[in-house]
Amino acid sequence: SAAEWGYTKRNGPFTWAKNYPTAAGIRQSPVDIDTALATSDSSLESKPLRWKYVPQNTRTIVNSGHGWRVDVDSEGSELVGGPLEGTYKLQQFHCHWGSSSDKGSEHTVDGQSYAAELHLVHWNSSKYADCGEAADYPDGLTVLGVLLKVGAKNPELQKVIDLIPSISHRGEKTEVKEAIDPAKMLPKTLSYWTYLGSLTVPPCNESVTWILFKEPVEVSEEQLAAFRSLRCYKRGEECPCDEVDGLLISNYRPTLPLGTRELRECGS
Ligand SMILES: COc1ccc(C[C@H]2SC(=S)NC2=O)c(OC)c1
Ligand SMILES: [Zn+2]
Repeated sequence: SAAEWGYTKRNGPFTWAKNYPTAAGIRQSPVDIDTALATSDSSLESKPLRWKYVPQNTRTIVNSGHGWRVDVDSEGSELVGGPLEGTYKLQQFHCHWGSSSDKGSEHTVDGQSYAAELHLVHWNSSKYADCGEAADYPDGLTVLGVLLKVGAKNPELQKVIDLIPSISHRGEKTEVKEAIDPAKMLPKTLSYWTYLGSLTVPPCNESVTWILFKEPVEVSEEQLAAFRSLRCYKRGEECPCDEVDGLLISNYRPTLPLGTRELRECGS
């Protein structure tokens, strides 16, 4: 498409609603988590969140032009419990970051941004045939969100970083040879906030049950710098975006109003 969506002034989040009307909906993500508004819910406490991943099923890593994404063979994975009805399977995981580590997460907590945010995207395999179909239904998807803050090098994410040089340009992909265990990228304590929202990139489908862990996980400045070395254009083509030589230095959507949606929490 002519002016594909992106994160620059010309094609960024404030222009998306032109081509993707759902982006202007009332159930959009990300949001600011106003911790004072969160209500604790005994039904969440009574059904602990449980997941099972198969590290060997992490297949390929691709430069989508909007960031890196690790695609997973859903078979053998499952996510149940908490706010969820039925079983969800892992489809892919990816990250959002900013041009400097004072910003970059998509959700904010009491107005505070983190350096980045990891998304593990799951689809409702109890009701739908695949992720694409599930994305069209209000209970179709669940995303586990993990806030990333600057600190120690993250060994599991380092396996992704090591592959970034081979997917430097848009459309490039490579096999993930060394199994990456998504479970190892989750925080130790499993307290979370949950609310009904959307995909944070176009077409911004309002089909996501969000589960955002409260405890941030550490990542190093060098690892964040590696994310920003990805390019948003194809090798051999010139850069369409007006980013400094087409580097993907920032790919987070600013927060949208929670509106009348309920924000629930589980755990302290
Ligand atoms: C059709 O199903 C999907 C599922 C996930 C994504 C990834 C998005 S959604 C999110 S949260 N963060 C992202 O980057 C899709 O992107 C078009 C589409
Ligand atoms: Zn995302």
